Amino acid sequence: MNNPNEKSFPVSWDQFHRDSRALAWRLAGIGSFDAIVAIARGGLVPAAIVARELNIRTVETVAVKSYDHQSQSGIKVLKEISAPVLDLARNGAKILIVDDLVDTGSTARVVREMLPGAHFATVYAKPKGRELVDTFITEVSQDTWIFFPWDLDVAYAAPISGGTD
Ligand SMILES: O=P(O)(O)OC[C@H]1O[C@H](OP(=O)(O)OP(=O)(O)O)[C@H](O)[C@@H]1O
Ligand SMILES: O=c1[nH]c(=O)c2nc[nH]c2[nH]1
Ligand SMILES: [Mg+2]
Repeated sequence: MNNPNEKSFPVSWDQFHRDSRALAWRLAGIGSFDAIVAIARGGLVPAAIVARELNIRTVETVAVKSYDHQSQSGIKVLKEISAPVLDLARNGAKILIVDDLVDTGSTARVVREMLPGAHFATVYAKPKGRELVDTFITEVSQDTWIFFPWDLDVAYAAPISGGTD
């Protein structure tokens, strides 16, 4: 957990698309994957971009909730991985798990247990969870809160000097 967060790292749609594409490029260099499991909700957007870039058509979801706003609550699995995709994994298919970020690693730990042989990829990583991720693009410090574009709106920003204009 990292509340209060001292730093903020706002990410635009354009930057998120670029970073997700960079993740796809890195994954393309690692090997091929038969299916993606996106960790909903945050993993849905990068999973769609990676699926498009790597031409992966089988996209499954697992829904995990770990945070209420910026406070970590207990992990809740709201939707399990479907039986056909678990069967694919048992039969040796290469599964790619995608999430937007790893923070404390709680979510990653729970999903990894569901798919022990899968490759785990995130766009961003914080130090506490980094070891649980096989591939990521950008690391930010533990006391940084990442603001994703789907949680942001265009708004007035006060000048750095602290003045009003
Ligand atoms: O490494 P952790 O400490 O577990 O934190 C990372 C998880 O937290 C966020 O999900 P959240 O629970 O907020 O749900 P959401 O994806 O539906 O926004 C984020 O999308 C990751 O899945
Ligand atoms: O939008 C988010 N930004 C974060 O930095 C974070 N960490 C866990 N869950 C998170 N959600
Ligand atoms: Mg999430």
